Amino acid sequence: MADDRQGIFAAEDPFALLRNWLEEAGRSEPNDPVAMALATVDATGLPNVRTVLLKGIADGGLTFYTNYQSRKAGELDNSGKAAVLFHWKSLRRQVRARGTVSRQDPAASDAYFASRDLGSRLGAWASQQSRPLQDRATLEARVAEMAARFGENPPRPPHWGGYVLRPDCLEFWADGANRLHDRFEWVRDGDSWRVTRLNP
Ligand SMILES: Cc1cc2nc3c(=O)[nH]c(=O)nc-3n(C[C@H](O)[C@H](O)[C@H](O)COP(=O)(O)O)c2cc1C
Ligand SMILES: Cc1ncc(COP(=O)(O)O)c(CN)c1O
Repeated sequence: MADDRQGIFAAEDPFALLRNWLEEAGRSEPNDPVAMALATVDATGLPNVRTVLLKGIADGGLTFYTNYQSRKAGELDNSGKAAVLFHWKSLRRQVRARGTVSRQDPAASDAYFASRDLGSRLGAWASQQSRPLQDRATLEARVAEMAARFGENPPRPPHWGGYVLRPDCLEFWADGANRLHDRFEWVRDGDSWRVTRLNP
């Protein structure tokens, strides 16, 4: 098969390629170039999707942070599987990745939590993400309570931390004329990757 994977699709591995595309998106997207739709399934197999921010790419994994008691956390912990999707409208490109997911090593979550601004650290303590909330004032009172309790140095809450998605399949898509888009799928094959061009 002729290898016609060139230009914006050229890379040694899919994570290098994703980094290149994220860098370009960082220059052209008005907001949140690292935002990705995170898809999970519930216990009945019904899908769910919401946006999270990609915070790291390392050792074959994509890292994001959330509340471990949220709806998504229940679905992630239960199934151990997830998919993510980036769509950069400014670039007319899309990347998707799917694979297994697990909680991040606690020390790494501690380090990331410590890098967040104080308001966001207190917010992580205050928010019972995905559970019903009486009103905005109740949330603000909880933030004030946490500020009084922890002052300037809140530790990472036990209910908050990272997940690492380890994709075994990623697809890179770029817009083409007449809907004849370019698509390349990377599938993990032991220690390497098999790349296949797909029809648009
Ligand atoms: C641009 C954007 C980025 C977001 N990033 C995060 C994130 O990194 N972590 C997070 O927990 N929620 C994030 N959210 C909120 C989630 O989309 C979602 O509302 C929340 O996590 C609750 O989801 P769940 O009930 O499925 O657990 C973000 C929302 C938007 C629109
Ligand atoms: C609820 C929530 N938690 C975590 C994050 C992750 O980003 P950050 O650490 O930059 O706040 C976001 C980003 N929008 C968020 O909305």
